[in-house]
Amino acid sequence: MEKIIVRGGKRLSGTVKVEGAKNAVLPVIAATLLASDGKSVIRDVPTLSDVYTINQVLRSLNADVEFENNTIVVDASRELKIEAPFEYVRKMRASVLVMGSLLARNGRARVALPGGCAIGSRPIDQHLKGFEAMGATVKVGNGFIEAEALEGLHGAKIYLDFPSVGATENIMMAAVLAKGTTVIENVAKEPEIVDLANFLNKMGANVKGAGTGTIKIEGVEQLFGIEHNIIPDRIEAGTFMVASAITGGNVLVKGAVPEHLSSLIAKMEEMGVIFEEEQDGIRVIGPDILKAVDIKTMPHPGFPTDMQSQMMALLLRAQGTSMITETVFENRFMHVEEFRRMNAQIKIDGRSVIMNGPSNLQGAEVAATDLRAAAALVLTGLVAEGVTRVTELKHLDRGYVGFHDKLAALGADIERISEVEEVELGQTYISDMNA
Ligand SMILES: CC(=O)N[C@H]1[C@@H](OP(=O)(O)OP(=O)(O)OC[C@H]2O[C@@H](n3ccc(=O)[nH]c3=O)[C@H](O)[C@@H]2O)O[C@H](CO)[C@@H](O)[C@@H]1O
Ligand SMILES: C=C(OP(=O)(O)O)C(=O)O
Repeated sequence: MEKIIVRGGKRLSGTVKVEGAKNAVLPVIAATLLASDGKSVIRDVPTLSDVYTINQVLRSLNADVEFENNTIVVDASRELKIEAPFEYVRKMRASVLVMGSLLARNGRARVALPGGCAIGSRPIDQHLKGFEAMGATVKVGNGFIEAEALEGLHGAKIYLDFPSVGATENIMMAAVLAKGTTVIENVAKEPEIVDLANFLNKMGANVKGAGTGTIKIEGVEQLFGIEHNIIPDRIEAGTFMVASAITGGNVLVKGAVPEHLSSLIAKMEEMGVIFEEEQDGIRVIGPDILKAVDIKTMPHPGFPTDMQSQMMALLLRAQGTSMITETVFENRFMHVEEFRRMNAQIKIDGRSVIMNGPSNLQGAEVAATDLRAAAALVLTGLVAEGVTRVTELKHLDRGYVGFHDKLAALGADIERISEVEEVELGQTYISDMNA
């Protein structure tokens, strides 16, 4: 088991470069299954464990996938299998996104039912409702979801009960090869939806309205492999913005797109953080004193739930009473207990968390409960007194490339070690003390 060890107290400075977005690349990789002719070339792909997992899903479906130098090449021109096995789907919920493409290509799909996870139960009823409206028969049993449309899918009018990111993407991918027109209302408006629509349109699809509340898709006969660059990761960018702000630092977050980050920047400005737009990114300057604010997570363009735990870390340092209300996931406060181990003054009241700050944060051994919680605990360690050890790094590796290396390059006192190395370090320390 590996751990990140961070000693608090350093102000960060310098430049950090943002990777391609995890939440954009995963649906785009799923969409490459739609190309029955030619190869898809995807650039700026981050080397994340989720990317390796979805590549395995594609290989298990009979696609050829190569991944080198942040570039993925997919050849899905052979006949595809229909079943995405549990061994991969259990590792990441986003693998359910192959369902729409498989249904569109094969008229059949069998995907293992993704389980619940640390941030909530995460049902996929809206995805399935969309497939059914397009003429598929959907059955759930024996741990699998099976969808069948042997006559092919047809266009439909679909209203989502909630602007689900995954349902919007899955239904878009099913609709691009369906007969006729599909109109999806109350869709998600995230930048990753726009990136997927751009990718599909380059492949030959006809998708209009991505980024607004309604998406209209005219089905086409066939789609082709094309080249595409993935958009920068706004959540990784936001995480480094918080890293700079929490340490009173001065960091240029290279590649960050201001329009993708408006709600976060607005809240951080309210707290007293200074932002300067530069040609190739956003400079973030942390003030000596942070002000308390209230935050409510919402679908885009509202405040992103994927920045909730990192902002909680920042608000623990703010003067006064702050409140965060989580409206997107019903159980995304698992990290609160870990923050308490670090002496955070924080309490949960239903779907809200209330903080009386600033907390006098102290280093402790803490366990990541999900991927953003992992980052948030490391951020807290940057300003805690003494040493913080963060475990369960498998969560971190789903969403951040070289997180500790990037922070170290900005001046943080941080390292990532295996448990064996920690025992050795302890022994060296004891023998040094005895010398
Ligand atoms: C790979 C990826 O892009 N992941 C992101 C995506 O997840 P994901 O696509 O899973 O998130 P959704 O937008 O679908 O989920 C939002 C809410 O809707 C509920 N829901 C969703 C679908 C459904 O059929 N029924 C239903 O009830 C979920 O349980 C959750 O409470 O968007 C989330 C919300 O911005 C982000 O936190 C994740 O990082
Ligand atoms: C919750 C997240 O991702 P996923 O939907 O892949 O679990 C996230 O990126 O914070």
